[in-house]
Amino acid sequence: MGPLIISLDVATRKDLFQLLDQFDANETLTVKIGMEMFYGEGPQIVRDLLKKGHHIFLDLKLHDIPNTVENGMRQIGRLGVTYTTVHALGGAQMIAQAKRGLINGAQDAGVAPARLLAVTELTSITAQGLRNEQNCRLPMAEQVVSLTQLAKQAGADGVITSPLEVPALREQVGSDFLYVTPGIRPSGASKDDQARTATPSEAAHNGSNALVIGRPIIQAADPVSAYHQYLKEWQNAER
Ligand SMILES: O=C(O)c1cc(=O)[nH]c(=O)n1[C@@H]1O[C@H](COP(=O)(O)O)[C@@H](O)[C@H]1O
Repeated sequence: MGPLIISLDVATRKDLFQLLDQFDANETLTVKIGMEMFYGEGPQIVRDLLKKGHHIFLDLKLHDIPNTVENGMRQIGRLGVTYTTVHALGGAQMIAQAKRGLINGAQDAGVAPARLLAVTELTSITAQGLRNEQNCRLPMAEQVVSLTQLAKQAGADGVITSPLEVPALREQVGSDFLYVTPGIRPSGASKDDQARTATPSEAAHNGSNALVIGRPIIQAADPVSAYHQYLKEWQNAER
């Protein structure tokens, strides 16, 4: 069973440590740093969190021409994070070069290479949006399977997708690939801007390898107890 990744979607270093300092200092966490924090604070925040012993998912969702992505990934690879992201829609060549950049960056710095996760269809995209805005003629699950096959063949280590598609992915793409799932909401909670959601136990049951949870933890009255509640549900779910 993989980690429950806390998405630290806050604006400043001060907000981030105000949140993290509520956790027991001995508790090793896997935390996601996204564009809001990275654009505001830069790579130093990643280095500081690594020094504290946390595992980092640096989620910058690169999507550009292959050469630009490879060079960006070389910089990310030097940081020593555990996971990072590209958009699968950037294509096979872009994904392959992203992977090469990560490996070369890790070699430059003498650290382990990050696992490359390709975002399939964002969990905020509805079936209607896929059809009417992206003009995609495939149903959601087939489109996600197709992008996942592309990502796997191009050398990614896994995908980011909704937990709803994981059963089809395990069946059609295989279980030797990471399925990391955001869009997690406790039953009855607000979906916010998410569309394709599931509870932690549904995600576990569907075969997710790791969960990404942001607002239900960081906006809770007691983020530490919310985290432990979801962690317990994730760990104890029937698989
Ligand atoms: O790549 C991601 O992590 C991601 C992909 C996706 O399809 N959907 C998605 O929600 N995410 C991220 O997962 C986190 C979910 O946050 P909450 O909706 O607050 O739990 C956010 O930081 C998103 O950027």
